[in-house]
Amino acid sequence: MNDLAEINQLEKKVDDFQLGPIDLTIEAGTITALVGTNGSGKSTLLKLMMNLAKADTGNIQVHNRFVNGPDEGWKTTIAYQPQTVIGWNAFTGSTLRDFIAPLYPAWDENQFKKVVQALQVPLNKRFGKLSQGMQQKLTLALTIARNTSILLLDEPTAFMDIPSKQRLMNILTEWMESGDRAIVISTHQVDDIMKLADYLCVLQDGKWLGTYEKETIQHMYCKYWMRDALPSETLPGEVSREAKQFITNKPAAAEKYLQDEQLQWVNQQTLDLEESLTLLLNK
Ligand SMILES: Nc1ncnc2c1ncn2[C@@H]1O[C@H](COP(=O)(O)OP(=O)(O)OP(=O)(O)O)[C@@H](O)[C@H]1O
Repeated sequence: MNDLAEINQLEKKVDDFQLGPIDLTIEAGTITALVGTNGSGKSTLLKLMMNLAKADTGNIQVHNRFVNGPDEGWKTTIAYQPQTVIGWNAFTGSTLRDFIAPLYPAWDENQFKKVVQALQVPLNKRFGKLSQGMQQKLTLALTIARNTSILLLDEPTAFMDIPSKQRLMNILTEWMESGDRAIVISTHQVDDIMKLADYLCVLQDGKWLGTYEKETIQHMYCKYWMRDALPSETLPGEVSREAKQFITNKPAAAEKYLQDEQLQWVNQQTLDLEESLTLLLNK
């Protein structure tokens, strides 16, 4: 069994916000990016996975245990980095390490030191005195070193400088090398997705649009520049048009249509990931 976590028909209402229903399987050896507009429910989904919020319907299993069930053994198999941590400001990195390490039986001190060194985190400063980016780096070091099989990261690179982002990518790629771990990462950074993600779980205003292989989204839309004027009727798979250009999600069918109608195009290009995600989320 390669499934580390399983989400079934999960729904959660917060005031007038409705998340789901969502189905998601987290397989060993995969990185899943949660992507979506602001307020689309990415952080809420991660909190639900950690049982920090209660689902209204559906369920979540981590290592075959329901996260809201009596057996809490799953908690040592999953590490979560929230967007913000509360209550750490008065403590230095060293003290936080001394609090957290004993809670995780598999704590990897070498890994902790490696992340601290790679991201140049000062352990002797109080958390509250660190910059936002530095706080993020320390939190990451304290999360990754828990040596769990699942990592949940909520926008880990949001405040990080460019070289540190690159170092973090390398750390996470190395962390995945054993093949029996998985990462779920919420991010707005296309670079993170390009470098890390195998799957994209796409959310829009709480609605789950689907979970796609990255390559599928990279090949989802194709743009055509026409020599001739576009016909007035909608082209196969047409998602937008402007003057003599159009974008389709059914390029083969659109090309056949154009050929049948003897309409010529002068150029054609697959949209890049950022453009495709923009279209998908604007639908
Ligand atoms: N504690 C809370 N109380 C009330 N509403 C909340 C709470 N937490 C989240 N929400 C609402 O739930 C919705 C989803 O928020 P969430 O933080 O999960 O989105 P997100 O996709 O992570 O957003 P962002 O990309 O901006 O971080 C929003 O409408 C938000 O206002």
